[in-house]
Amino acid sequence: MQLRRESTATPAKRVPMVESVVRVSGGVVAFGGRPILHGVDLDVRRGEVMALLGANGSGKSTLVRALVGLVPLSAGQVELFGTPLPRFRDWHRVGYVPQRASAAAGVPATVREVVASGRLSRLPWWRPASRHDREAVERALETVGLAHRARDSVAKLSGGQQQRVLIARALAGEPEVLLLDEPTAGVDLPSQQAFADTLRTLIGVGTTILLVSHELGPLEPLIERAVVLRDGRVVHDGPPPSPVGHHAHPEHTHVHPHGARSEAGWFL
Ligand SMILES: Nc1ncnc2c1ncn2[C@@H]1O[C@H](COP(=O)(O)OP(=O)(O)OP(=O)(O)O)[C@@H](O)[C@H]1O
Repeated sequence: MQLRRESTATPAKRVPMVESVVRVSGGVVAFGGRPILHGVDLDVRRGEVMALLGANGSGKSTLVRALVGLVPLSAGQVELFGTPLPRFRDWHRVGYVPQRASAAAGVPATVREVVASGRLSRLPWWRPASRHDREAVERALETVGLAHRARDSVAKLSGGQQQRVLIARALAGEPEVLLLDEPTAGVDLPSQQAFADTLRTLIGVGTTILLVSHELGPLEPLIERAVVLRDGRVVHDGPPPSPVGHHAHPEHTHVHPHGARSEAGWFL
């Protein structure tokens, strides 16, 4: 009988694979020949909670829009879940909430109807909504604290609540990554707090978050990584820089005519 010999060699050390969820390499965007992003490199990995910060006009929204294919790159490339953007089809894995959008937009829809529309990316036309689809919609409504308003017309809701409807719409698709463009801009402090609770829930279930913001306010404790853009270039990538003086105040307005200055003073 032949005995099987156990290997005494030390097994190779396991290096955890950190999956890239959103990656842009050498990303250049120009509008009408005017460069807005100058060779941006960014890699957001699974489970990361990242804030994209910077002054007005530094290119934050442009970058996020480029990441979801709404703005074409004139050089460089974007990959989502390791697939180059032109070949990416799994849009149900990506939730995007644009900046300053209204959930009402003149459409006489209820809160639940708007949120349910976020499920469409998961529903091929031949399949009717299943129980799981309906549960995902209800869960999304609960996550943003609007289950009790589900039957109301979205037009009746405040700006902050409409923003939450749009977040719920993105959540209804059960995305693995959520890109949020200034979700708390112009939103009062209690709503910012409510949004922070929503974010905490999403982080708890492992959702990767990329959040555009100019001031973190109540979101700050949740952010592990901050990338700061200035004039279309990454000038900081690491722990969130500390806010300075009154700029840290959540009610402080965003417009700074004196422009960006030192790295520490990215709010300026
Ligand atoms: N579609 C467009 N056509 C032409 N210029 C544009 C377009 N979109 C953005 N820009 C310009 O690109 C620059 C960057 O704008 P962007 O909205 O990305 O900045 P931002 O950092 O998100 O600013 P804010 O904090 O004010 O939203 C600005 O100068 C803006 O005017």
